[in-house]
Amino acid sequence: MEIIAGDALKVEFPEFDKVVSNLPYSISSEITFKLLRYKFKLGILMYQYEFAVRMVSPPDCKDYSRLTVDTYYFADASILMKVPKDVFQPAPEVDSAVVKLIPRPAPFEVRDEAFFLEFVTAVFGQRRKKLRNSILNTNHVLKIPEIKEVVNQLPEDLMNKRAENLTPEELALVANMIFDLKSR
Ligand SMILES: C[S@+](CC[C@H](N)C(=O)[O-])C[C@H]1O[C@@H](n2cnc3c(N)ncnc32)[C@H](O)[C@@H]1O
Repeated sequence: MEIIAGDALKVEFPEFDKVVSNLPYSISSEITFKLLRYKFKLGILMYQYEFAVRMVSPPDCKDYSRLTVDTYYFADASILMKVPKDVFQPAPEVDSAVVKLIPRPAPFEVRDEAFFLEFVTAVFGQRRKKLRNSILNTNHVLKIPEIKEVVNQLPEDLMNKRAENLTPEELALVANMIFDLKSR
């Protein structure tokens, strides 16, 4: 067995097909998305409870977020069990949850992965705004030329919804349309 000592955010991981960890919660997000860049079959990972809930939330809920969409893009995630703080001695401040992660290709097409992930970050930064406005307001990040004309060509019904009300599939559809329009 190979033992790797070092900062998990900095070291290169060897090939693995399963990962089991009680993660340091302060770096849950960074470490999860680093892991998801590797090809593995199964992850059993413990997170802070609220973080785990955001990973698996359905649309139209307050917990539906950039984290939900990014997780769903890379993997099937489910909460196996809640781990209340009082099962630990001494009790920590927060509840935990054990999450099962099964990486798989996204169940929808994404024209450009980097653009899709940037788009999701941008529009969830303004999750309470209609998509039309969140796209216009975050164009300093997305840098889409002729943004007003681009937005006018996107589906009206989706532009009038908020990011938090769009499924990952609908977000991918809009990101793909923008990517195609800006690549013309
Ligand atoms: C088991 S504890 C987690 C406990 C609980 N989930 C929490 O976050 O408070 C996590 C372990 O990861 C280690 N750790 C923290 N940051 C790390 C990093 N960047 N790379 C590798 N190990 C790390 C800590 O030293 C600790 O032993």
